[in-house]
Amino acid sequence: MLFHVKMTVKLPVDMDPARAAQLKADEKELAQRLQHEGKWRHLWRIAGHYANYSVFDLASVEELHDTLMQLPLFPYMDIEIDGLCRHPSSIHSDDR
Ligand SMILES: O=C(O)CC1=CCC(=O)O1
Repeated sequence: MLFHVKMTVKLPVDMDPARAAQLKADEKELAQRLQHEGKWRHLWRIAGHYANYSVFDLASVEELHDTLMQLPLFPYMDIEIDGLCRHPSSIHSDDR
């Protein structure tokens, strides 16, 4: 199942910079692992915002929920999710 996810990061302005840097490093490590596993298909910065558009390819809504909750930055994110399905006019035979 494909999910389009918008993540907007809102770190507290008074967060210790070292803590923020560690959270970002941990987030990057997990994000790159999930990309290597083919679960996090796309990760795009939204220009001008501390936010991203992502596409996840996961087995279920439950797996999406569990994956998002594992993210180190999860407590500091606003998350919006849309489920994706094939468009009848798409010329692509797979879902890439
Ligand atoms: O910077 C972001 O948009 C949040 C984020 C998601 C994966 C990552 O490494 O950072």
